[in-house]
This record gives sequence, structure tokens and C-alpha cells, in this order.
Amino acid sequence: MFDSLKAKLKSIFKKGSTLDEESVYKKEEPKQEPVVSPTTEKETEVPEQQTVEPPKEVKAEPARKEEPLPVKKEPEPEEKPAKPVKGKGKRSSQMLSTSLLGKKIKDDPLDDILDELEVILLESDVAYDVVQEIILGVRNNLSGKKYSREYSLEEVVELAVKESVGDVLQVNEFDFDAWIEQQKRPTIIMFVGINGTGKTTAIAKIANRLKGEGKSVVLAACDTFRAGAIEQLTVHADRLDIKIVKSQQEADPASVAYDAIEHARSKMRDVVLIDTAGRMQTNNNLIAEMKKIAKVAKPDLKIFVGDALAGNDAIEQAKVFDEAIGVDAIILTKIDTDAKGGAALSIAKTIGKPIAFVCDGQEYEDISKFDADWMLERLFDQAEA
Ligand SMILES: Nc1nc2c(ncn2[C@@H]2O[C@H](COP(=O)(O)OP(=O)(O)OP(=O)(O)O)[C@@H](O)[C@H]2O)c(=O)[nH]1
Repeated sequence: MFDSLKAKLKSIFKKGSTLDEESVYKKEEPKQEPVVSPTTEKETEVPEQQTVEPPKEVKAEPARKEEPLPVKKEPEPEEKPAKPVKGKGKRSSQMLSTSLLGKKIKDDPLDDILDELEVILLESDVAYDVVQEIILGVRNNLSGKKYSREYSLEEVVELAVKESVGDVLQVNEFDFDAWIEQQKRPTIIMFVGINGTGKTTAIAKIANRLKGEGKSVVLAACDTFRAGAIEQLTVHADRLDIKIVKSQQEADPASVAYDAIEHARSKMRDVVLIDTAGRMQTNNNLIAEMKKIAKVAKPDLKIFVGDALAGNDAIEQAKVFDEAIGVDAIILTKIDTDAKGGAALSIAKTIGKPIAFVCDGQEYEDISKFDADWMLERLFDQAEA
């Protein structure tokens, strides 16, 4: 998963270690007052700096003035924050130097690294606007800042990139489980997307998940365009022992949705999952059909299912469905075979809709809730393994 992007990012972090740095030294011996660096964000070290006063034994030996003890040239106490815990919650600002000593990354080599990062992200199918936002974030995190000597530049660059990517991912998150608990019964969820993206499989995975939580589920086989689609959903319904409402091929899909919802209402079922036809998103009939189903079924949630491998195309498809019926959330499939990660990184930001789940295989259990930490762990922490 995301292997190519991970490997390329790793090469960028390594370049961090060869970055030109300039050491920053104090201009003159500080007096006893602590000097606060402009980049200091926490004053937690102040007490330590105040105790820089001579240790006890010096006080005890005032007479030895004639032979001064060698004064340490570097009395400047470096701040001692905990070593970075790679991953969760770490901010690059915690690596900033709070003392007069530190190191700064020079701007020219930083520009080279950022240029390379831009190419890597674009090659990985990250949407252009999202790439620019990530680059700007990294620049803001690194440029002109003074870092504690405690960290290698490799660590500093990695954390700056990770933080910037995390900011882009954190735009909006969607807790499906919490959401569904607050809904009326039956809750109606409609799935849209072009064919072959894994829509039917994703519906089966969600159905299995809901069933596992004790909810009763009805499937609505509204892809009446393709006979195979009805059969495929029926196979899942049988395997999962879930009710399916279906009709003949070429029946009106909106009427199938209506029947499924009526069935769920009369039998007091919890959730109706509506499968819809695929085809290309540019097909006007398809879009008209989606609008009609949405009008009749009045879904509580409309989920766009996109194939992660499609990269920027998945984003374009999502836009079309969003304009037509208003998408509320996204499921990205086949993430297990996606080396680039571009769609996962940029679809939510570009469409302004959250990724609810990602699917990473063909088994019912191969579905995970998506959030920024999930993505960051796979892109960065596993890259160190
Ligand atoms: N590797 C992998 N394969 C998947 C995943 N999700 C679905 N597939 C496979 O992708 C193929 C298409 O999946 P479907 O669920 O039939 O796709 P669909 O969007 O319903 O397609 P239509 O019925 O043609 O509209 C199937 O072979 C699935 O087993 C996934 O997360 N990972």
C-alpha cells in the first residue's frame, strides 16, 4: 500500500541529512537572565535556565577566585524536550530550539528539496492544489526556524512533511458509526460510482459490518442495467444472510429502491443499502437515473465509491456525482493495490467531503475507517520499518 510514494518520501527525508545548515550561536555570553529565542514557543525551560547559576560547590569556594574554574564555553542549556516520538501528535514546533544554540536550514537547499517533493507528489497523482498546500506547509514549518541540535535534519524534514500532509488530511473526518446511531430507522444509504470500482463489494462489506453490530440490513439491487450486478449482490446477500429486494433487469431502479425502503419500514429494519448502476460518469442517462433514485429514496447519506487506483480520475468522477446528487462521504477501494496514494491524500480536500472508509482487499473484513492518523501511519511510520 502506497509503496512507491513511501519510498520516494523516504528518499526526500534522507536528503534532509545532507542539507546545509547554519549553526546559530549566541552573540555574547548571556547574563544570568534567560534569553528567549524568537522561535521559543514554550517557556518550560525557563526554570532550568534560571538555575544556570553556579552550582553549590562554586558557592562553597569563594576564595578560589584566583584560579577560575574553566568556564564551559557552551553553558547555553539546550532545551531537553523528549526525543520525538515518531508519529502521533508530534509537531515540528516541538523541535524548535528554545536556546541560543541551534541550527537553521538554509533556504536554497530547502528550495531544492521542496521542488523534488512537488514532483514526487504530482507523480503520485496528488491533486495539484493539494500539492501546493503541502509544499507551502512544509516551507512554513522549516524556513527560517531554528532547530534544536537534538534532532537530525532528516528527522526535522520528515516531521515537517508529515505535519503538512496531516493538516491537509484533517480537513474533515466522518465517524460513520457515531453518525448512524443518531439516525432514524430505517436509515437509507445510497452508493454511487462508476462500474468496476468495487461498489457492490463495498456495500457487502458495510452490510457485514452493520450486521456484526446487531443491525438489520436490507439490500436494494438498483443496478438493473447489468444483470450480473443483481446476481452479484444476491450472492453477497445469501452469504451474509441478509434480505435483498430486487427486480428484473431493466426494471426502474427508483421503484426497486422504493420497494426496498417500504419493506424495511414494514419489517422495522434498521438500514437500507442501495446499490446503483455504474457506467461512465459522463453518461447522461446514468446521472438522470441517479437523480431519480435520490429523489424517490431520499437517502440520509450518499456515498461515492471510488477506485484509489484511478487517482485524479476518481476525483473527477466524485465531482460529477457530487454536482448531480450531492455526495456526503467517500469510500476509496483497492487501496491495497494502490502504490501512489494520490487519491487518498487529495480526494477529501478537493471535493470537500470526508473519506468514511477505505477498502483494502476482497474479503468482507477488508474495510477500515479512514482518518488522518490512519493515512499518516501508513505513509510515514511504516516507511521506517
Ligand atoms: N484488491 C481489491 N479488490 C477489490 C476491492 N474492492 C473490490 N475489489 C474487486 O474489484 C472488482 C470489482 O468490484 P465490484 O464490487 O464488482 O465493483 P462494482 O463497482 O460494483 O462494479 P459494477 O457492478 O460493474 O458496477 C471485483 O473483482 C472485486 O473483488 C479492494 O478493496 N481491493
